[in-house]
Amino acid sequence: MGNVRVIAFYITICCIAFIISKIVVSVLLYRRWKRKNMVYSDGFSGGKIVMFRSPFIQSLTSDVLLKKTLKLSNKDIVGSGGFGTVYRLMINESTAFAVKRLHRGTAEMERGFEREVEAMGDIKHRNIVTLHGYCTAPQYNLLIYEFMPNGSLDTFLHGMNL
Ligand SMILES: Nc1ncnc2c1ncn2[C@@H]1O[C@H](COP(=O)(O)OP(=O)(O)OP(=O)(O)O)[C@@H](O)[C@H]1O
Repeated sequence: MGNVRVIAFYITICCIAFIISKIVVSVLLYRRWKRKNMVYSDGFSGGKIVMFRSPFIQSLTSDVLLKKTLKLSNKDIVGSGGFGTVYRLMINESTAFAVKRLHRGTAEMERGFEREVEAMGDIKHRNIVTLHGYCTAPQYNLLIYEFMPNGSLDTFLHGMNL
């Protein structure tokens, strides 16, 4: 009988230790995620903007970014590709982003979109345009890139298609 009590005691301790370790890991992962991303809720369109933290992004306020993103119009268009339209988002005289507005897909595609952009946010390479963040709203998805002021490589190599 004594043995059974001891075993029950050890099993209980193990279970409690397991649960506590799970909670600690979850809290640490959540804190790491929060440190990496700045999430702005966009009450107006019912969506959210996630900006990956960097010294450059740090200086932006959520208000400025949200207001300017919502104000994008046809006059800001710089090009379009197979997946959507690209706009120039001017923050101030010296700062601009390229915002790609994507066509909406199914719920599974939306989840895939978020997973993929989180992964792309970790890629830093001088030959790959930096993804600074993304926005998901009921009517659209946006990808927020570093703005390349010298136009597309295709136009540079082959000229304008007239
Ligand atoms: N980061 C950027 N900075 C400045 N302009 C951009 C940027 N990204 C895209 N553009 C402009 O928008 C156009 C369309 O770009 P997009 O990435 O949507 O399509 P693509 O790469 O040309 O083709 P596809 O998406 O069909 O493969 C480009 O040709 C370019 O003129």
